[in-house]
Amino acid sequence: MNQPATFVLFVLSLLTYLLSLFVYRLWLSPVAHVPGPVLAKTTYWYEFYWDVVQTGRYTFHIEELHKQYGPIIRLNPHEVHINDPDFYDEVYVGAASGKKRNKWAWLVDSFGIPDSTFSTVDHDVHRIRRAALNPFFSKAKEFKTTGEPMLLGLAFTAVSNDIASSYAFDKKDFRVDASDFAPDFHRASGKVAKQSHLMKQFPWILKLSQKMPDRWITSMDPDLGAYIGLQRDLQRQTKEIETTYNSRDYKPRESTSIFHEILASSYLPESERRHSRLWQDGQTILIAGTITTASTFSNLLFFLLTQSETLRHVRDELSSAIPDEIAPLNLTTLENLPFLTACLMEALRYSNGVCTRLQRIDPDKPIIFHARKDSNMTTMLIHRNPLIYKEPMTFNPVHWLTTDAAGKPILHHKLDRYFLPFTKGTRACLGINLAWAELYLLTAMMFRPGGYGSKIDQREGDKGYLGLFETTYEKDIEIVGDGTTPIVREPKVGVRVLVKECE
Ligand code: HEM
Repeated sequence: MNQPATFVLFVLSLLTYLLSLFVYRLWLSPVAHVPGPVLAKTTYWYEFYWDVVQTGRYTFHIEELHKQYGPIIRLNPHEVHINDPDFYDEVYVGAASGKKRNKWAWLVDSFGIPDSTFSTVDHDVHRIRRAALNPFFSKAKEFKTTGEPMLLGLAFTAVSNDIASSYAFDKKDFRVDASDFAPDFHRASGKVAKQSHLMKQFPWILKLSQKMPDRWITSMDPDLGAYIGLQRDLQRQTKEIETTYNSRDYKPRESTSIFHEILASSYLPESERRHSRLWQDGQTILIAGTITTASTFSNLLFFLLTQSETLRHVRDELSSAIPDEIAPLNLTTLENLPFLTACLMEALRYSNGVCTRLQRIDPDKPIIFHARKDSNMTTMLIHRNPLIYKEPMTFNPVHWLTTDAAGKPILHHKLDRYFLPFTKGTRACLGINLAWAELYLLTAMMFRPGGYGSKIDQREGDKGYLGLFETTYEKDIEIVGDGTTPIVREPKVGVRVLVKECE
């Protein structure tokens, strides 16, 4: 056959394929009956436009699509999204239900850690990997008044990162000790957020970059370079642990980190203890455990410093429960403070640490996605639902409170089933207890007697007071995009405060 004829045949075959795909996706696919825009039903470019070109705006657009098409809609050729808060428990089932839930490789492959517990697609493999990590997460700086703004957004990232990395890697060079809070992790994770949707659409970019030298990637794309740099650093740290563990001088229990324990564990099969998998779990723990907690705390601090009545209430409660300025903080005491707990719940609801749609697939069905069976939901849309939360865009701890017969605030628990920052089921957050503990302890350390107040709330014995510095709701708090974690307009340094002497 001559060349022009071959070309015509190729074009005709391609057109026939595309037309068949269009017809299949629009009319014949198992989810064909689920309403949605034709472009979303037939191509992934619709999602690409809203997620990548519009930098994570699909989540917000999905809200609009639900208004137009109803509670169950098609997001792309395969994915169904449900906007029915009462259906949440059906999708995000726990182990006791006996039902299985796989994740979708389309999303989880976008982080370049396919063998981590977080990115594990298969339900059964996930159970094995998760069981090895579970035991480590079961319940079980002084600020100087220098006149310089304190980069609290970076400080929170530093604290949560230090906690996660000492837990995971027994790391002892702490970011909080650095004068600038060693901001590279904060920046790299901000970049991960911005790029996650692009990597979802084109996972080969990440796979190819992982094989390239650092300076090549950084010169082509500094953001991607920062992410790959982070991955290489984690690979190095994991390798160090493995080398120490395998050395002749290693004394068990000398270093205790999740990975030392995992290497010693007879529970995980040898294949699951390989280096190429372990560092990927290290990344999950570090990223999942850092930016989520830090952004929750930034939100909390912003609202406490802009709502003087709320801060006064928190400080009153803390000073009644722990009047002694130097008494060690007791987590159980803090957990029993209703107003403080309501503030933390509100910060978790408002900050939406993971704000993207989280797919769950029932592997026992032949169809990948099938409306009302294997689907996904977006917690942020539930957390902002005005039918559940009165004035959802207002930070208001009263969402969670009522009063007892004596007029004291108590938690009412009526909205607990719609409180989903850590999602639910077998794939729910592994670090829930750690995150809660960090939030309670950090808040109490900051605002307890002998701590810090605000300009309006200065008390005897305070070390000083905090005032926001060049920090605004629009710039530092408002979620303007979904990059799996929230995207804010100015993520570079986050919330800043001035620490001042009491007046
Ligand atoms: C406010 C803080 C936090 C929030 C809002 C949060 C939220 C979440 C959510 C929603 C998921 C599920 C993601 C999915 O379905 O794909 C998740 C998973 C996970 N989180 Fe958290 N998280 C927080 C803190 C932490 C901390 C402190 C750690 C540990 C240091 C941690 C470790 C993990 C891990 C390892 C997973 C994957 C679990 C699995 O796939 O089995 N998280 N987190």
